[in-house]
Amino acid sequence: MTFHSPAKINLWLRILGKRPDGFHEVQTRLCRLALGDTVEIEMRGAGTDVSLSCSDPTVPLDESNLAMKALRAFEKCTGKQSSWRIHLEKKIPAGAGLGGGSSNAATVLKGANELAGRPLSLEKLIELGGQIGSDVPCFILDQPAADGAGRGEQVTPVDFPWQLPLVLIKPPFPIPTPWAYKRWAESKELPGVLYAPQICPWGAMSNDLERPVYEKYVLLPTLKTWLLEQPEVHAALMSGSGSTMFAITETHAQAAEIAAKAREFCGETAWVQATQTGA
Ligand SMILES: C[C@@](CO)(OP(=O)(O)O)[C@H](O)COP(=O)(O)OP(=O)(O)OC[C@H]1O[C@@H](n2ccc(N)nc2=O)[C@H](O)[C@@H]1O
Ligand SMILES: Nc1ncnc2c1ncn2[C@@H]1O[C@H](COP(=O)(O)OP(=O)(O)O)[C@@H](O)[C@H]1O
Repeated sequence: MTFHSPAKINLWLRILGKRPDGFHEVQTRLCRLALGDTVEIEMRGAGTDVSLSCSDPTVPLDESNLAMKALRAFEKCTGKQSSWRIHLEKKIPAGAGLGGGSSNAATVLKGANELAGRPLSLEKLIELGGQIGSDVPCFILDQPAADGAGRGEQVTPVDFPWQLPLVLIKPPFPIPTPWAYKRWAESKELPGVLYAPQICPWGAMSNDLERPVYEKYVLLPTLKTWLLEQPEVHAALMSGSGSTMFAITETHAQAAEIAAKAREFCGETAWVQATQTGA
């Protein structure tokens, strides 16, 4: 069976403080995007071997792959042994703040559950997802948007009627999520850069991880300032721990226009993709 594994952006990510377990308490709104990976899952029956392949050579194929972690968690929880074939056709760049790995993990949990006759409830899948990563549970819900609390694993579906055209711009460097969170407490705002919430019909957009990330990766605040100077851009923000920046426009034609201008501004090494929320 073949499943769509959507990317996500964070319309807002507020960090409330550090928790005793080393994670940070957050309030975040995660929105699915039309852009996503395709995950093929085949339950082969007898045997226990797992064949995992991926179109992106930079993604690990060992037990550290989040799709593999999801399959192991599923088998451990259900006691169902089988041999499996999983292929990840990647469109979401890895380490981009777009939740690609987390989305794949959620898709494998749901897909394996489907193929095995649905032994696990939605609540159980969400619980398993939370053990794999803070961003996994939001992808278990088949909803266009959800609010995350706690580490981000406590998810509540929200009504999100907007299909917002947007452009994703990912410069050619990944940003390690643990590093970004670790730097948050002592980081400072750069002068002349907008960090304050951007008030939109769909909420007040802000991302507290911009403060640590922008201090080190100065192309990103430069890109945000440039995006906000473009008349077609309604709002612009970094997604998650980055490095992807996204800009929301009124129309898909404007999104295509900004994508072309961004390729010009950032040079050919940047990954640029027009898409929309709601999937
Ligand atoms: C930043 C966000 C925003 O949605 O996404 P991405 O940018 O990764 O897409 C998430 O919080 C990332 O979620 P996820 O990538 O699943 O993180 P996890 O594997 O749970 O945690 C990776 C590491 O990030 C730090 N971490 C993560 C979540 C959190 N609330 N506080 C943290 O301090 C911890 O150091 C943790 O060990
Ligand atoms: N199935 C997967 N797809 C993408 N990345 C994966 C996967 N499994 C493990 N990874 C690793 O997880 C890291 C973060 O992946 P991803 O979730 O795409 O980024 P982010 O957490 O920034 O949104 C990457 O460094 C990548 O090597």
